[in-house]
Amino acid sequence: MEDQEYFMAVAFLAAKQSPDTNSKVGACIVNTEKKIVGIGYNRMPIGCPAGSLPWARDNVDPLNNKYMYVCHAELNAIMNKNSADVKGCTIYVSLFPCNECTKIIIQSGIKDVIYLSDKYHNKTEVIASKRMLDLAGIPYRHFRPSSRKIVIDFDEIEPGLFDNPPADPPTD
Ligand SMILES: O=c1ccn([C@H]2C[C@H](O)[C@@H](COP(=O)(O)O)O2)c(=O)[nH]1
Ligand SMILES: [Zn+2]
Repeated sequence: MEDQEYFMAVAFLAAKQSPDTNSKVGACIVNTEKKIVGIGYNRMPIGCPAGSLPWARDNVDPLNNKYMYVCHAELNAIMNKNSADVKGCTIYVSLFPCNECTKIIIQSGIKDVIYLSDKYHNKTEVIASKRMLDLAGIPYRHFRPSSRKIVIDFDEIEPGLFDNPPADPPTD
């Protein structure tokens, strides 16, 4: 697997964890040594119990929509970083970053954005993102995967493991 495909696949794997049923978004930050330094997906803030905040999109009252509350994948990836900072890093994102994420990306020193979906390219948030990235001299590149699917096969490393699971160790 190519490096870019691997890092985008990590972003997509993270996205699968998102509780958002409409748009699951993942982000993976990679440093210049090709090491992953942060991963995130869109979710409600830590400590807010599941179900306590709305996942609606178009309620007339904005307080009843998810947008007021959800922490975006890019924000979480940066907050989850396991390095001192993310200066000079590349961020792989499953969806083009919104304007708020773009501000954080720029301010954190990330130098490259690689995205897959640009489904909201007509939205003002994304148009503003591109404007800021252009001004800041941060390139954004569309990633085209070489295949539609990457299969994770838990049986691959030790074929048959799931057919004959090892016995549990004695408890005494
Ligand atoms: O930069 C972004 C933009 C959006 N997200 C998240 C926020 C929401 O959970 C979804 C978008 O929901 P829609 O139902 O598609 O409007 O995506 C993000 O993580 N990063
Ligand atoms: Zn965002």
